[in-house]
Amino acid sequence: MGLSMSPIIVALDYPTKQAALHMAKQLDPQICRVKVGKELFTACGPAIVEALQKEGFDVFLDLKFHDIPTTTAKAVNAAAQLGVWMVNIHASGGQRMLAACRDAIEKCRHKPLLIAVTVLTSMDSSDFKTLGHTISPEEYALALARLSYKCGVDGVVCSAFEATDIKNHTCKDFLTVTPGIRLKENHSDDQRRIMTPAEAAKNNADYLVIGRPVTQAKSPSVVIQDIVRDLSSF
Ligand SMILES: O=c1ccn([C@@H]2O[C@H](COP(=O)(O)O)[C@@H](O)[C@H]2O)c(=O)[nH]1
Repeated sequence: MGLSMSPIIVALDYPTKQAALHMAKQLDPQICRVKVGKELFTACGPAIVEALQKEGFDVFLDLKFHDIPTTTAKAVNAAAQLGVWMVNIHASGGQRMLAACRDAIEKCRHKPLLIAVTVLTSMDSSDFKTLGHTISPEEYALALARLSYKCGVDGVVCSAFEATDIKNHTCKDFLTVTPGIRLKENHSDDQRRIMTPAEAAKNNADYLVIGRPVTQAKSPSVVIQDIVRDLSSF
């Protein structure tokens, strides 16, 4: 079990256990949590989760499960057995899939937070047009968030732009987990719906997922401290 009450989740997007642990050792589990995504988990398996937990970190297992209800619920159950703090699924898997995952977690002894991904923060309205959608990413994110809330999951991954609207249409305790965080001086990279940490906090984001702005910084711990200072005014 980690020690952090912090809203900061650092995305450890690395190809090896060695690289991920090298970064983790520069971070403080009292100040941030960590996220294990598809690259790191595929390369290292459950051992990386265990190693990060041993270092004192709460782990968000960001594998964005998306499959038929039975398969997804079993994957969520397997994630819960790893003792992770948070796990996620795609909300677009639909009502029965969301409910099956919620039921699976309810039966587990250790219950991670179950979070549903709405619309990836790398997508904007032009991406939506190419998919043939006639509504905006923000409208679709809200619709998926309302469905996720109805199905009893703990919160959603969304962009910080949508966080207030989602809380207004669900409830204030429905968690908003927001990637697409960039400092003023950063490139947006492949992200499209971005906000600074302070803007995101102001817009009711509960957790800020931050990868490259921290992991590619000269001094990751200094960047985290600056972000914590910015956030402390809220
Ligand atoms: O909508 C989403 C869902 C997940 N992510 C993940 O968050 C991090 C963001 O990393 P940055 O380097 O800060 O861009 C990354 O692991 C994504 O897989 C997301 O960006 N958007």
